[in-house]
Amino acid sequence: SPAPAPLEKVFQYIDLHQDESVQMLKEWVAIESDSVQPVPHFRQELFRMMAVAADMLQRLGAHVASVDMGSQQLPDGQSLPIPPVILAELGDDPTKATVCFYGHLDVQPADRADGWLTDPYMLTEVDGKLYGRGATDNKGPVLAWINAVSAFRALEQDLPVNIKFIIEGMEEAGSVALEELMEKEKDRFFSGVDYVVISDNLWISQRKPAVTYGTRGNSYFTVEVKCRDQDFHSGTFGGILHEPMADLVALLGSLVDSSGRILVPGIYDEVAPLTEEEINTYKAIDLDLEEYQNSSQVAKFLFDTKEEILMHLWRYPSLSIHGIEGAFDEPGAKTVIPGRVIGKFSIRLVPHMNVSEVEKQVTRHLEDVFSKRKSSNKMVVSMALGLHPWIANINSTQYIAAKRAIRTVFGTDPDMIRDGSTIPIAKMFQEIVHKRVVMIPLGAVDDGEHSQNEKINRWNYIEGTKVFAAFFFEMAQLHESPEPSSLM
Ligand SMILES: Cn1cncc1C[C@H](NC(=O)CCN)C(=O)O
Ligand SMILES: [Zn+2]
Ligand SMILES: [Zn+2]
Repeated sequence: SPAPAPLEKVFQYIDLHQDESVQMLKEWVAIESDSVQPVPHFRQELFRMMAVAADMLQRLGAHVASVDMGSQQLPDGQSLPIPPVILAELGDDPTKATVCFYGHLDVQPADRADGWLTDPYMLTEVDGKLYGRGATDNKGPVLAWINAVSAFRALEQDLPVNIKFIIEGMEEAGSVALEELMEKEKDRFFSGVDYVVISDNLWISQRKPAVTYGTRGNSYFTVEVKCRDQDFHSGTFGGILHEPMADLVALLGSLVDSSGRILVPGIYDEVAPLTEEEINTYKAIDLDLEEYQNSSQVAKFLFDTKEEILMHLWRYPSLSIHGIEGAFDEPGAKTVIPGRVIGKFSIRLVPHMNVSEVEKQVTRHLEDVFSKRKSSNKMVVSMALGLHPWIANINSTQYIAAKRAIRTVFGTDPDMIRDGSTIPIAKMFQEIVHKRVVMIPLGAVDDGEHSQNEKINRWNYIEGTKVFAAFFFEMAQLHESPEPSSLM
């Protein structure tokens, strides 16, 4: 069915003003709001980013609070200020549903020398693709939401729902200090919220939209092996030491086998059993495995079927080894024995794995492997991040609204997908604030988030803005007369 007349007007407005939306994205991308590299320059840029966004929301007529988040202690003893979190609200009509949008305005590091074809902080359009760091993760989607709201305001049309915003600047660093804020605000800012929308992941296709109902968690470990604080010469000490690197490589080598199976005892015990019905949901997903493999430039994945690939990304845990601090990693043949090394790895968690149980299992396993080596070095295992997995009930109201909005804009039903990466706030909304979350991604599978040449398609950005506008309408309608099945 076609969109109702007021919505048609909003769509027209969004189309007519799309160049302004692209220009705004350009201004936001130009701010180097990198939260990952803990240096003063990027922190200043982050503060500027949050101020620019707060200002824009204020001009939209929202009540805006910038909440001080204190400072971040770094492992080297330094401390850096954390950018404020924006809490904003627009409209407080008690007869309307209240929808809260979460987004983040910090970005991953980006350096032209890493293989960017354009300046990462200068939004550049090539063939309808808008290249720039943060274009899809997450500045584009945040602006799409704001632009959807401002289209209503510009047309002097009543907003169908009350809107709240929570916008942070530390997501890429693991949402530092966010959990405390959620605890503090759960009966204050969040008390009137009915639904939460997050748009911080991607479709699984280049052209077919998606709605996301689950994300994996992550438990991130460091394992330090130390002999002493200084390095050794392998000519004068080689042969008489328990070398830290040899211990560490053995420890890291004990974690996962060549088929991807995690070797930590008990790790699979709590993984939700697979049901027949669930397998059918993977069959329904549009994924061209060959194309996916080619576009990823991977010779062969660990699994051969679409269903297995999706299950291993979405509903099974995985273990990845990320790096070794203190290792010699330069070109050349330096004959060093590192005196102290720190291995880093993480386990993506799925329902119903438990973060603290995983912490115990991993620690026990590493202690066991280490003790068998009878090394005189010191080993310290610690879990740096413990982020919970999240899964939603796809029959609840906000999913019905999202599907209808997508059908209105794209004329097709979305893929119902999960995501292998982690959006830490989703579980916080569910467990701490007791709110129902829906993830409505806007970007295409090839947007390259976190990678060189990140982009969002102009089409995704503009049609995505319309999806949000349509979502306001659908949410308002369902709030008045909910579907029986959606009253969870
Ligand atoms: C920082 N961090 C450490 N462990 C997990 C994370 C979050 C990060 N989140 C994303 O990438 C969102 C993608 N839309 C990730 O999953 O790696
Ligand atoms: Zn993101
Ligand atoms: Zn990201």
